[in-house]
Amino acid sequence: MGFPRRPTVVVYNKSGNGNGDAATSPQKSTKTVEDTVVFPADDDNLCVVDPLCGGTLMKAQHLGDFMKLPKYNNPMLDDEAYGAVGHFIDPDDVVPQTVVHNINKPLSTNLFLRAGPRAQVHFHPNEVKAAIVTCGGLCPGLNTVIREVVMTLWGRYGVRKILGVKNGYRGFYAENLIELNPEVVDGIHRRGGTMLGTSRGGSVTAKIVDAIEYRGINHVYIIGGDGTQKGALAIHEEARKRGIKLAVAGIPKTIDNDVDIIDRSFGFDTAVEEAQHAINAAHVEATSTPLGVGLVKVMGRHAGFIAMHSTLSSRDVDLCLIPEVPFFMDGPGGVIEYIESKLALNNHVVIVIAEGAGQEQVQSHVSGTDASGNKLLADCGLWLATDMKEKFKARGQEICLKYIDPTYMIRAVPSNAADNVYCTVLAQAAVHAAFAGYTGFMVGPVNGRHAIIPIDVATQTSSSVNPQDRMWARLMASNGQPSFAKKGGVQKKK
Ligand SMILES: Nc1ncnc2c1ncn2[C@@H]1O[C@H](COP(=O)(O)OP(=O)(O)O)[C@@H](O)[C@H]1O
Ligand SMILES: O=P(O)(O)OC[C@H]1O[C@](O)(COP(=O)(O)O)[C@@H](O)[C@@H]1O
Ligand SMILES: [Mg+2]
Repeated sequence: MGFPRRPTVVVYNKSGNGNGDAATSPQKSTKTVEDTVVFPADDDNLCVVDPLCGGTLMKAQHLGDFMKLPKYNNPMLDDEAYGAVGHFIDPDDVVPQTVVHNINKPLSTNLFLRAGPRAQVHFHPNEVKAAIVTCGGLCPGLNTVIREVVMTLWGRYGVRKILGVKNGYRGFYAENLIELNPEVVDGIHRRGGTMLGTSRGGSVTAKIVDAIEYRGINHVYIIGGDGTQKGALAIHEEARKRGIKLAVAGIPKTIDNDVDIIDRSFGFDTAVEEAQHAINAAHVEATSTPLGVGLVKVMGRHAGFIAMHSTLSSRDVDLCLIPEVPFFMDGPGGVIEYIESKLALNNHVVIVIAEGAGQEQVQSHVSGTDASGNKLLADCGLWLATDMKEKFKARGQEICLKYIDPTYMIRAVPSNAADNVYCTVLAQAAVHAAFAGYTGFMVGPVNGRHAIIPIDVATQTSSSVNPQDRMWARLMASNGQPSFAKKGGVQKKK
């Protein structure tokens, strides 16, 4: 069953009647989603609820929500790739957040606007001055996204003023911007890292928006993770307060894959593939010596996705330790006992640990945060290596442990084929949505279809491995590792 076209929508202000009961005072409108123009009483974000198809539409803000906008035909109407075949998106098409439903229960899910080019846009190409910035840690695919944003702005929409912000948020006000065009970005996708540079910290919203205003920038493409997207939201809110016509487009980036709502983040696939080299080496080392232990530490501050997927794809990993699943070392049912049993059986064992795992057990002098406010973590891999060696020695067993830390190697490489395709779709979707007048949004795949997601919705929570989810069960089924549930391991399902 398809969604009906052009539903009547009900627009309401989240603050509702002041009692938090938003749905009791809706302002009815018969306009389509993109035509809807509402001037809210306060600065609270808008949502659109109760479309005919059911569910709750989490509508990204539109510049038309708070200013009068001109309308233009999309320059791509004459484009061979789009116009000729009519690939424009019905502005009322939506993507549901959950696709698995029970036939005995009412259908209830969040809906996001479908990403893609609109026939009508609210920026004239000559008027657009775009800026692109990359923030936070590196991730495979950053250069591909930069290239595709430039190519789409330049080639499909005819924009000629495109600027690159150097070294993250602080580059808006502390560095000269660089001009970007197809020649400058030619071939950059073959290199790892970001041609613009990146940094942590420095997201002083007022200074950034001052610089944006001063330079006459009206599109910003902000490529970064959860922290970056919070910064993008702050920029959007400040621009809105100042009444600036500024489209703030977020493109989610994080090697840890911890951005909520989207299926996965770009570069993750490449990172998992890259981690295989380290795991293979650990396996070769471990199987080439008596009582061989191969230990690999991968990134994953609060989310163990890289460790989980690397383990699942490798099949040589006996034990995967992630931040979301507590474990204990000693006594019956503990890690040491499990490793001992594996060594007795196979004479070798391979372990993958995510950098945020077991932090509460690590004795360390590391404290404080990085420049972005992220908690600094102790090296759990080194701790585990030392702890295991000591404990086996005390039992009269000399294990031969090789510790491999490929941390930066898995994120400093160029993106693989699948990630390159993904980056292309993301970048194009961001440009289409900005031209269509959306702002304060992030683009990304939701159940395989690209959507426009309000940043405030996307940054409410971070994504992490759910040990009750079937993926973790699949891992345990695949390598047979225990749950370490005895001493307060995996929490009981509520
Ligand atoms: N809550 C926040 N509000 C505004 N800016 C933030 C916030 N958290 C992080 N930032 C900024 O976003 C940028 C990247 O954040 P960081 O956490 O390092 O990486 P990531 O975006 O990949 O999570 C930094 O410049 C940082 O100052
Ligand atoms: O040493 P750096 O550059 O701060 O990066 C290390 C951190 O970056 C991460 O890859 C996450 O980076 P982001 O928050 O930028 O996505 C973590 O896994 C890791 O702790
Ligand atoms: Mg982050």
